[in-house]
Amino acid sequence: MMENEPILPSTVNSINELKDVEGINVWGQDQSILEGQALTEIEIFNNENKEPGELSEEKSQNSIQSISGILDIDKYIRQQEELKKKLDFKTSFKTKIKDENEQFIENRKDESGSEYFPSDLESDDSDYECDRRVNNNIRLKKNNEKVSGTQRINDDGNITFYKERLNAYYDSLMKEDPDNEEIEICSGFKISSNIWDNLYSYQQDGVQWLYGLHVKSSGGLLGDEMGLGKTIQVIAFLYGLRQSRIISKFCRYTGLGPTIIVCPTTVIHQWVQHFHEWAPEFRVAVLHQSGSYTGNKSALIKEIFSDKGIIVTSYQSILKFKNVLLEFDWHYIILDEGHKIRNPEAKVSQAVKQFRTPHRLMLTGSPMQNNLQELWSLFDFICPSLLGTLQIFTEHFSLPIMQGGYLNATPIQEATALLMATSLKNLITPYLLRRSKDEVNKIIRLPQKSEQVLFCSLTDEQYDLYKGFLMSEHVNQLLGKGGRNWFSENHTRANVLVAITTLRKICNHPDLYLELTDEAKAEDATIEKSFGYYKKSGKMVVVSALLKIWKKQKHRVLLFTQTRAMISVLENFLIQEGYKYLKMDGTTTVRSRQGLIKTFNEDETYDVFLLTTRVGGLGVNLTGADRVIIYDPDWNPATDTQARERAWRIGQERQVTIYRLVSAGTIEEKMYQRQVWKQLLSNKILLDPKAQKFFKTSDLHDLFSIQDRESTANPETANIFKNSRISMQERLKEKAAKKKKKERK
Ligand SMILES: Nc1ncnc2c1ncn2[C@@H]1O[C@H](COP(=O)(O)OP(=O)(O)OP(=O)(O)O)[C@@H](O)[C@H]1O
Repeated sequence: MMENEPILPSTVNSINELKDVEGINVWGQDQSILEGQALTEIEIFNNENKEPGELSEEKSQNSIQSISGILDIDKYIRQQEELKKKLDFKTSFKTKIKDENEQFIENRKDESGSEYFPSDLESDDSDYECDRRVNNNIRLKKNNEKVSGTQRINDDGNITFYKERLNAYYDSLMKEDPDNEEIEICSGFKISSNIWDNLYSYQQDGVQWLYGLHVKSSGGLLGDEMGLGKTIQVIAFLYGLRQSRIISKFCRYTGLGPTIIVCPTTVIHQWVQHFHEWAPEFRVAVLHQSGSYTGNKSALIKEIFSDKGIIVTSYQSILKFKNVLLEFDWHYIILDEGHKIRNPEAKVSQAVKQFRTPHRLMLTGSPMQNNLQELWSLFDFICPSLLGTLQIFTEHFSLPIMQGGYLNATPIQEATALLMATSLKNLITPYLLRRSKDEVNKIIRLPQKSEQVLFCSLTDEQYDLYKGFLMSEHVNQLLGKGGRNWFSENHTRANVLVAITTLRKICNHPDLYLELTDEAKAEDATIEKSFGYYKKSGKMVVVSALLKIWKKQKHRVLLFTQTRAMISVLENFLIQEGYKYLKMDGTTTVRSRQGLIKTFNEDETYDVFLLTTRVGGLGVNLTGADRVIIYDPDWNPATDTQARERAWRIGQERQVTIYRLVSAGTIEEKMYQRQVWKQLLSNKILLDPKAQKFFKTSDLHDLFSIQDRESTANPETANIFKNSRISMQERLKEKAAKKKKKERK
């Protein structure tokens, strides 16, 4: 831990300060407390809208997807209907909604049909963004802080480079470490002391577990929490296999045969770097346009295969080179961030399942993200047929588990759910190794982490736009067409998603929604009128105050947002305010990404790293930062969790603070609640089948009262809550009073 580490409360003070200065209300609360709050809100909704028994009947007719996904959207539609009745003014906004819808439908027609499941298009190379007007319109100054020293990492695609690197390594070995020796870990499995002694004890256990799977010729999922060194464990294990020269049961290889590693594009070069550091003898070639090998890729595949080398490639490249790759019998195929194949329908999921390999491994810190079908897809790769066909799995496991999780489940449904969750857990346990940071913290000694959700009020302009959009003809029509079947009708579903995207844009910054006026476009527009001016957005005002304080305190920040449009707005702001920053989004070339990460981690003069959640949030190590802002929530809780874990991982020495920004009372709050719901489902299978019901009954006042903060890490949070105009407790009282009034009538 660094000396004189500034204490957390000062950070939170900045929010109070912000309220005085900027007139924006914001209140924050611990993530864990808010999880309870969000659950209660869902519970209220559930109780208000469903008669006992109604839900389960409905569920038996629906697919898992609709059960897990539809509730809040239905609620949303009903709320808009009510709101529409109450308000009698009509505002017409000149929106290009129709065009946008068509564009949106066009962009999404190849998608998985679910907001949760990744399709082959939803990659880490393209951001979640359908409106690119902003990039053309924004008057963005050039980032004059051009990054120098973003070194490119060479891989071993080029044989001459590999030989030179190997010779240099052997020379250094002789000079630096003559004592390096082979240790026998368990019957026949050997590994050099150089590697073994540098692993943490739980990592050594992990390597032994991987070897156990190898002996049984079975696949497995290494599901350790993010940042605990899954990459390192796999490299150590592969190196051990190579050194042990054991003859494989079901194939002709001795030691380790040719191997494929598939990972998100952003971490391709991180894998190469880790191999070079931990097991330099492997020949590791990148099969991707960012790789060193410039010749014919089929020739490269052939060469690496004969050399028993390792190919590191991306999920897209697997699709691109599938036919050539499938010509060979690989020894191992390893999927990093394997949750990318959670959609069983996606081409990439089907492609990786076609490899004829005796050994398959998967690494992911978020094995289950949204529903049980995803877990099935992952296990269908690592242990085909373990969980039966998808249909059998759905009938025997998913539906009973989901049904038993609702508040109004019957005792029989509850008992069945527990039974099925327990047997599912028992079935998968031998093939799943998952350690949490809490469990191993005694060994790795990570510094403290604090995670807060900051509920920010909208500015008046945002509020009017938001309300106006809800009253617009577009929403009006949507509600007319809406109702229970909206999800099954492609066009209506797309319209609902466009409407939600619009609301999210307004929450992020009103200018993302509004057409640019001529005045704002003009070169000499005043700063207040200019596109993306920070004071027009409640959340940006909060960002501005936080960055000011953190700059003084010498904290360094990862700033994540979902879209490139918002990246542009934030970038403009950083330039105007004179922050030194780096940026990474889907347009950043893959070969420069690792260099940018290295530069940020090593060069403390950079204040902020601006990233899109999907590109910069997966797999990378960004321990140079100790503050994280997640500017807007994703539908999928795992996407935000992945982002948040970039800084709080092995190698971090400072206390880490994470802020998730949520626009209070808006669609973002509903998204956040749904995240919590999904997280509980995941815990139920991965941790404890007896875990509480998804919708927990609790005393509202307990959940929403101000905590005694003295004993907790962040006493200032209570003050923010107390001073806020938006008090959850008040809102609930109001709600209860309204309900009583209605009943009296
Ligand atoms: N035994 C070790 N000694 C030193 N550094 C380590 C060790 N194990 C892991 N690390 C470092 O910890 C960081 C995280 O490791 P790694 O990227 O393998 O984690 P991960 O579990 O794969 O994370 P994610 O799920 O986010 O991809 C890396 O910088 C890695 O070099």
